[in-house]
Amino acid sequence: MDATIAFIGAGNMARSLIGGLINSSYDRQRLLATDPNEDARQQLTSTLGISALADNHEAAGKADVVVLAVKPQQLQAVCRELADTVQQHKPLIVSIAAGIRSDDIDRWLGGSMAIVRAMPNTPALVGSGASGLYANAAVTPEQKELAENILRAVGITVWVNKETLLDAVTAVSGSGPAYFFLFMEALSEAGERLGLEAEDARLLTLQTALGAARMAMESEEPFATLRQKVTSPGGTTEAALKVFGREGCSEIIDQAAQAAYQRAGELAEQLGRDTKETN
Ligand SMILES: NC(=O)C1=CN([C@@H]2O[C@H](COP(=O)(O)OP(=O)(O)OC[C@H]3O[C@@H](n4cnc5c(N)ncnc54)[C@H](OP(=O)(O)O)[C@@H]3O)[C@@H](O)[C@H]2O)C=CC1
Ligand SMILES: O=C(O)[C@@H]1CCC=N1
Repeated sequence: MDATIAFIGAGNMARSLIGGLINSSYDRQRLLATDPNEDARQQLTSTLGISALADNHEAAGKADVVVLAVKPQQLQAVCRELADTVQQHKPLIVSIAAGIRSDDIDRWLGGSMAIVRAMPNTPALVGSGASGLYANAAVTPEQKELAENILRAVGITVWVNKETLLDAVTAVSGSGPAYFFLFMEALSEAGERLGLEAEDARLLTLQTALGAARMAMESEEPFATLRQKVTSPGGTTEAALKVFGREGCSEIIDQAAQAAYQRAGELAEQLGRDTKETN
């Protein structure tokens, strides 16, 4: 039987996970979500057909797995609010918040909690998610399997054995969909400027992104070899790639990933401290 999962916070990422779980035939009756906003709750019930509650305690109290899916800035307050409830029945805690360390979450929840930190991404909605996972010392092998099964229902999973590596996962795959959307946006607009109809430019861009990803996935060749196979000497791709090279495209991507990685560390540093208000 599926575990009962309570999502605390039903924003973009939680809805992607919930939608992906439902698409993978997860029992909807075992999915709960909370959100302070009444419209958001109504939408969850009408579009996803799951129970949406205003009360975090009520949802967490019924759950085998509590997924903390609020923004990092809201996490401390939410954990402190839930501490009494989770200390009573000790559900598995899964935090998807960027940056915030498991030790801080554990302290805010009152201590000795089994915590898996997961870094999913929004393509979970269509079953093509990519998640990094890290378990603290209190997580049992059964709980590890449970967390993995939940995230694997919506895509691929990778365990990391050092917590800071989740910041690298965040920089690559957590934030990564936005980088690819940006690239698709720019390529599609470039196609329009070259005279294509908007809809044609969008379709050609989308299918090219999908085709490149599928081809790379099904191939054993490195990305660089696949790239070289498109690039005829003296041809059109070479002309385009020269511009990428001249403008430092690889360096820009490296700097962007570094910035995401550093930001995760800053969030951990800034928001991991206990605040007076919530003490
Ligand atoms: N978006 C993404 O691609 C990814 C996000 N994440 C992580 O997921 C988490 C959520 O991100 P995202 O979904 O983008 O953010 P959202 O702002 O879309 O979602 C957060 C939700 O939590 C609600 N909320 C606020 N306070 C509470 C509370 N006290 N109790 C219950 N719910 C509350 C918010 O409501 P309201 O808007 O009314 O305040 C909102 O609906 C973050 O920690 C982020 O780091 C991880 C991987 C990828
Ligand atoms: O932008 C963010 O902070 C979150 C974490 C990864 C993707 N979205």
